[in-house]
Amino acid sequence: MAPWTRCRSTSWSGRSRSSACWAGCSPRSRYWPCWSPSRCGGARTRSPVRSCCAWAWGCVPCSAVISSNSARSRAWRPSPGWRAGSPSPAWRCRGSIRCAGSRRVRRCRTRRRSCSPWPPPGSSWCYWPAGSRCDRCAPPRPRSCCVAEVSYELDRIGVDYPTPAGLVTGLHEVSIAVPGSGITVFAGPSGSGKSTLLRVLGLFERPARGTMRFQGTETGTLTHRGRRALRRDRLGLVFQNPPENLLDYLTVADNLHAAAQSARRRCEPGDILGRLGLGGTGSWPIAALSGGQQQRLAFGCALARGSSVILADEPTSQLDEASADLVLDTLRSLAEQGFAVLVASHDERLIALGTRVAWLRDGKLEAFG
Ligand SMILES: Nc1ncnc2c1ncn2[C@@H]1O[C@H](COP(=O)(O)OP(=O)(O)OP(=O)(O)O)[C@@H](O)[C@H]1O
Repeated sequence: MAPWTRCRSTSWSGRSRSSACWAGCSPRSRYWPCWSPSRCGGARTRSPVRSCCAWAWGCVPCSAVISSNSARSRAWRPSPGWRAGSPSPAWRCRGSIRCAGSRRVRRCRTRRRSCSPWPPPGSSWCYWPAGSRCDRCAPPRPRSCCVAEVSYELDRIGVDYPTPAGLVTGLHEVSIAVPGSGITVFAGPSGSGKSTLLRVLGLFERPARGTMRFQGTETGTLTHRGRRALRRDRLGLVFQNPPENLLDYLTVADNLHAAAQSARRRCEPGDILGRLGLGGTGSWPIAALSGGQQQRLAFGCALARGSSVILADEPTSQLDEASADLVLDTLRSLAEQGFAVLVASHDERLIALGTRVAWLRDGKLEAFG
């Protein structure tokens, strides 16, 4: 077994490997599997993390890589004490190019386990050639390929809540087809089921009855993990309370980075902030933004995640009029950019802004148009 040596890389020293590896490393993970001090520094620092992830997921023992067609991997030498074929931390795989030819490595690549969300974008940390397999580093998908004509198709959706007094029906047989662009407002008095419907659309709530298709995918049969993946990759969520949407211990730009990373993407904060009218605030703490600006940034986070559908629950209800105006501008601009924005609200200005309005009452859809 190869000796574990503390990584001496300046960029990584002091960082625990567990923070670098989201695949979940062993307790030994505070130590890099550096098998040669000369390999542990500068540009090579990425390999231990890759090997850490690959090893943690048990992808390929070193022998497979060394016997692969890659000239570079063949040129590598194992550390003293390492035994060929052992799925030990002394893993040698250094990247997809070097591993080309090994089927087992390809399995690893497909699972994308090695694409650590750390460090932040901009530090060229992707192991995969951009655009081939790694979503995170691929250029943003053109809008045309991710905008569906119909984002949601609901057929007789019903939601029940168990309460001490018996079942309360939150939604009664709601059938609706929501287009894949523009602003759709769910309006109605308090208790009419707006938030319940939004939770169903956001894949948080499993309806008791009926079927729902989201961008062509039947959601009723999805596992919890499948629903989460769909939410992560395609949905942006903005809650009522501005601070709930943001991480207040990060700066504005870091919030955008974190949002992009959660969807395994990269983002250009300056670009997004410019589009939201928040240019120049990248280094500000969240507390320095007004409520309206925070809410705008929350929509920016949805943009950073590459979401094609944005769901917002009463985004203006906690804001004063001037701040609410900023949010309305943002919604208008998102709709113009081709996003499907679905909002639950009883704010009359927001209802007036909607491309279409679905009226709910007592959990029933009264009108849509
Ligand atoms: N967790 C829950 N447990 C029990 N009943 C619930 C729950 N959530 C919602 N309901 C009931 O479902 C119905 C619809 O509630 P919902 O919150 O969706 O309405 P809403 O239109 O969003 O109201 P508001 O504008 O006040 O937020 C209400 O009768 C409510 O009492």
